[in-house]
Amino acid sequence: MSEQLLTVADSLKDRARAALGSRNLILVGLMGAGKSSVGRIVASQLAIPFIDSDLEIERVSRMTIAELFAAYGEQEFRALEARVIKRLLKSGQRVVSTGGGAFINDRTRKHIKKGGLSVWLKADLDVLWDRVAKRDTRPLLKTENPKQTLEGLMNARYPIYAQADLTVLSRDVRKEIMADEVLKALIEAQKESAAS
Ligand SMILES: Nc1ncnc2c1ncn2[C@@H]1O[C@H](COP(=O)(O)OP(=O)(O)OP(=O)(O)O)[C@@H](O)[C@H]1O
Ligand SMILES: O=C(O)C1=C[C@@H](O)[C@@H](O)[C@H](O)C1
Ligand SMILES: [Mg+2]
Repeated sequence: MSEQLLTVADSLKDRARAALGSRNLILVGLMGAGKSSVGRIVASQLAIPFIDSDLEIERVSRMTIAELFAAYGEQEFRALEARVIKRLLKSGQRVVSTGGGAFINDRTRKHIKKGGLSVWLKADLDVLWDRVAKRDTRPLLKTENPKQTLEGLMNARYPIYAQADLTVLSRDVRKEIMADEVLKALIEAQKESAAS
């Protein structure tokens, strides 16, 4: 990388870091939007610890998400998810990638709104489907027509994800590019709030 390009990359990280300040950054959006994979890169760029709420739930319960759904049902899973996310948002600055349904739950959404800056990774159906079709670990998609189920979830959930502080379009580009777009969105949002 040329020296000039290195400087541009550094300044993007530094400016995004400054725009975020001491707040948590919380990624929300549907399954396959890239919250976990892009969130991890964003955290490393910002030099802030990363945590994935699905993995944290699996760690504390010593069960997989699929096992939790099967043993206790979705409602219990949501209650546990709300508790875990509330705690994560109070344990020092973090980049938190949430599970796809977290922001849809009223209680969890309140914790997220209060606990930091939320970013919706918004993707269209074909992008999501291409990604989730590769693994069958998602209990909500164990239906006869999972693509149709995913579309139903999009229709029901998109108006709620739209309440996130920022929206970034999750496109079919490399994860590193998506991470840069999240950093750019942080900088833009700060510019807009400074101008208003
Ligand atoms: N920009 C991208 N380009 C290519 N593949 C991607 C991109 N973002 C994510 N993926 C791939 O898509 C799959 C789903 O991504 P990821 O697990 O990050 O989604 P998620 O939003 O965390 O989903 P969930 O809500 O189920 O946890 C993974 O296999 C990941 O490697
Ligand atoms: O969209 C959802 O409701 C979910 C998404 C995953 O991240 C997991 O949290 C779980 O499979 C539920
Ligand atoms: Mg994830």
